[in-house]
Amino acid sequence: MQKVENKQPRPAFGGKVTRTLHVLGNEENPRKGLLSIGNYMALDHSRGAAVYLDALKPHAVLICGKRGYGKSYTMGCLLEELSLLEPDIKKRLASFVIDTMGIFWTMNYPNTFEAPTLKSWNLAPVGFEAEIFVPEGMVEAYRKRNINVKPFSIPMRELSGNQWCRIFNIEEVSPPGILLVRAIESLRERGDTYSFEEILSEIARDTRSDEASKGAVENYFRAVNSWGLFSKEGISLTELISGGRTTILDVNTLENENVCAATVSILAGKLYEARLEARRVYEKKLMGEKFFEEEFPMVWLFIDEAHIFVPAKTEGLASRVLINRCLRQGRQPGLSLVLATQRPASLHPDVVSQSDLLICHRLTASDDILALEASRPLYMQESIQAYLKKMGSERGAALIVDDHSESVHLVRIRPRLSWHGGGEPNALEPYDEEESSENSNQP
Ligand SMILES: Nc1ncnc2c1ncn2[C@@H]1O[C@H](COP(=O)(O)OP(=O)(O)OP(=O)(O)O)[C@@H](O)[C@H]1O
Repeated sequence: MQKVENKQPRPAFGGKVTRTLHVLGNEENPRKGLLSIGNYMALDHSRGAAVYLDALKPHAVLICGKRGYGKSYTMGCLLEELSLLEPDIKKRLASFVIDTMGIFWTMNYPNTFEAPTLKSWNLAPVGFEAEIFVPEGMVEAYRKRNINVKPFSIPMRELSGNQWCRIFNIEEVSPPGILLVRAIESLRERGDTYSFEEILSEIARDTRSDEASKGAVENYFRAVNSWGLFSKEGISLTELISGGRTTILDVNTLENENVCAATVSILAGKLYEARLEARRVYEKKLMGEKFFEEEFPMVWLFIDEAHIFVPAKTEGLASRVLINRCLRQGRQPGLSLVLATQRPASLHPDVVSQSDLLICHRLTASDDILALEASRPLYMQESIQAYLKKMGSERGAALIVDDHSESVHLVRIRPRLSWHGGGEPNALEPYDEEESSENSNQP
């Protein structure tokens, strides 16, 4: 961890002001591109110096913790901090959230709910500009709830016959599977985009399948159409992501986990390709070549409920791209990945071992602690369990393991500036009509 003299005054959030700047994730950070995540937590739980994460370099971050102890809250803090970066750095970065719980749209609103807590940290509520995308078929439902959203869709041709089979949970070698693969591959071979209706006609035209298989596959595709996620053309990556923007793709209405995983796989694959190309352009620019098109930004991809996408025991539809591309090779093209899970034991072990920053909130299940323990780096002097015991049961407290500086830190994550949408509802919470009408611009 970098410890240099702190000449610039940095916020200490009401904690200790020290002469050193504590930056996790980059030994050589030149005091730029810093994410203010909170304060050190002393053993007596008093507030220590401010702690920062580096945002100049790409990172693989794993956030874990049992239900309700701050995973999505911490993700929200990181998103806020990326939005607050210096303009010259911010314009080269983009944040992209795959929101499986539908909780990040509230980022647009200030956190007036926790204003007193924020005040005790010398902070004030702030709403951020985040663009929310939802599957095309759900736009109206969101707009009726006064949530401003944009339509998102994936071109039908992005999915192979094999991927469709996995989404529908049918064997590729079963009669409907054989028909489906044949129809999709023949459409894809023609090289053009195709619509839902064109898939149905291709199935009807098939001369080698029986009527029962045709009926079954047709039914599967009619169900797909009702999700409103796929279309002929789809949305381009540059419509979703550009430098300086925060984009939230709310997929919580998709009940089928395989379709969520297929979406993640397609998007993460495209991000990786786009960043590889951007990296080539960057190298050529360094060599003196001139390029006039806008550079595709370095992306921070956030995914909650990561065990759905990179499960421990099976290979999910998104496993390969997330592990092989984003985690193992993402650093070179400049792709950061932030994964969160309540169940480290259900997560592919490579996620733990390949993450360069582990942010661990309270965990109590022994198999989860053991899963982290199995990849515990040698430089950790005590067991994960011992550190977690010191950390206690405070919400928002976290053990951070930084692989760059090979060090371990107990940190209290700062409160959210924007409204947190993931808190537990409280049956006892009073509903004050007067206050509610005063705050009518809040979610
Ligand atoms: N850093 C923090 N500062 C203050 N309060 C916090 C902090 N982190 C979490 N909390 C409190 O804990 C609650 C639960 O946090 P959060 O919604 O992030 O849980 P979670 O771990 O994502 O849970 P789940 O697994 O159910 O999604 C928040 O609503 C907030 O009240």
